[in-house]
Amino acid sequence: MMVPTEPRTYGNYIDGLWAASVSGNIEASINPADRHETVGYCQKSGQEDLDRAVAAARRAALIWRRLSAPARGDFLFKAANVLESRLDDIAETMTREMGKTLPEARGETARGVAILRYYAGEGMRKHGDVIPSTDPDGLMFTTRASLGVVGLITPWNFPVAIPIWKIAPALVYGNTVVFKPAQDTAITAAKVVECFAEAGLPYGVLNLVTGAGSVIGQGIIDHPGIDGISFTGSDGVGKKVALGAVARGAKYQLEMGGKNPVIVCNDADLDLAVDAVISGGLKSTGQKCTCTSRVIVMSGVYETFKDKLLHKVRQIKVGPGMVQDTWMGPCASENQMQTVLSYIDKGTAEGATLLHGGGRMQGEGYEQGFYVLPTLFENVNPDMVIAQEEIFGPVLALLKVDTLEEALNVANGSRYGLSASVFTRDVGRAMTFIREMDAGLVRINAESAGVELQAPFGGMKQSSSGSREQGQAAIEFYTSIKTVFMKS
Ligand SMILES: NC(=O)C1=CN([C@@H]2O[C@H](COP(=O)(O)OP(=O)(O)OC[C@H]3O[C@@H](n4cnc5c(N)ncnc54)[C@H](OP(=O)(O)O)[C@@H]3O)[C@@H](O)[C@H]2O)C=CC1
Ligand SMILES: O=C(O)CCC(=O)C(=O)O
Repeated sequence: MMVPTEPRTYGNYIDGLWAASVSGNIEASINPADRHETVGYCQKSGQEDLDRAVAAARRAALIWRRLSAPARGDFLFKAANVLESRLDDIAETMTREMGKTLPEARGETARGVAILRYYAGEGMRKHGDVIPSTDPDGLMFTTRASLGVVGLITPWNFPVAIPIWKIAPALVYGNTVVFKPAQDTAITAAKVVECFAEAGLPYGVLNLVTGAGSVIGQGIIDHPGIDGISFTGSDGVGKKVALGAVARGAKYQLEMGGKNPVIVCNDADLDLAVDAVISGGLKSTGQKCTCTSRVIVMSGVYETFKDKLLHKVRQIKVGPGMVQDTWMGPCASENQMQTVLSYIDKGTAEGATLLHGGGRMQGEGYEQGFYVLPTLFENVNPDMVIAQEEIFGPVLALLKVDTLEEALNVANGSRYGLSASVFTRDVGRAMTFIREMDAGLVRINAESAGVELQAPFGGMKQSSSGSREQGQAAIEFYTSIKTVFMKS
């Protein structure tokens, strides 16, 4: 049952105040499960709003960075407690605004709480080393300096976890923040920011500006008052962030796409592999950068694996994320649905064989939402568009190979290198996979999707810009090392 709520208008959060944009323009955020439901209204801000946010963040940076790291961490602990107390409301908002099922949205919100607590604790951990000096009277050590003001540009697929895994380390390491969420999930983002406001974060330390990516996102890229930019989203926009940041000497961090392979060896536990492919490929409607999209299966088990997979795919229940027995929700937006459908058309046009799905869900209620059937292709050639480009939808491509070497060649034949899995009972094969697979996350007998918040996260090749997010690795982006030498 949908929970009816009165659509509310959310302001920007600038210098500790919720306010309308200067233009007064607002935009509706709609429910992808039912395009006629408005979840709320958010600001369609302009450059002047961004300038105000940057100015507030710059003023606040002078005070914030002088607080002790444990004191900054205390604010994150408080924000975690507020988020936890609002978990149900925020998760429901996420489901209604972005489409993922309520259990997934609850899980993601709980992960947000855990990330906040992890980085709150980070305020108490060491941030430097003592290094022996050649001068017997000298003391040499490293400390960390914050960047100043960071701009965070986030996507719609993890509207709580991704903003928090950027905001929390940015703050605890002494930066202030200008946060621009995807407009498609701006209401969820505003509710997350409310938790920080309620936690008593000093004015200007965290600022939210909603609006079009081409205006506010681009404005962050170009803004001389922003010292670093962390971005998650598409390839194309990521490259704009990199070019713009380099042009004005700002630090940047990119987390972009994936075309994540799962290799199923002849000795694999096939039931385990099938469950992992279903969960890793189709949960969140395939809208995770770590989602499985290429399933590379050895010929000895190909037919058995395919039959088992098809059997499970046929059982998937698609529907509104708020309905209890729904396993897979709609695509997050009409645009995203059209992108997915166009890739399905390309797959068919290029000669892949459609085994299941291949279009929109039909039937009463479904036409109001952006539902695509879970889709399975076989006879996929590694060069086909559906085997090369990130689809970001519930589409799996089966590729048949004869050897592990061939499987690794196919798996590595992509410009992406985010996440990859192998299913085998053989330690030697697992070791070969760990060594030869070009991906930032490699998994043995586990699904390709999902990351643990305390571990470094990021990809190789064109998936990321090289630095890592999450865990203690986050300190590398959000700070600079200062090497200190002192003598009396
Ligand atoms: N790695 C990942 O996790 C993600 C990958 N993607 C991939 O990207 C594809 C397209 O998704 P889409 O939402 O369009 O991704 P985008 O890259 O357009 O969106 C990501 C963020 O960037 C903002 N943005 C858009 N244009 C600019 C710009 N010119 N300058 C700065 N920021 C900008 C967006 O704002 P706004 O949307 O408000 O305009 C959003 O906040 C997906 O199909 C998928 O393949 C998408 C999301 C996440
Ligand atoms: O798999 C996850 O949990 C994180 C994925 C992610 O970062 C993304 O899709 O952008």
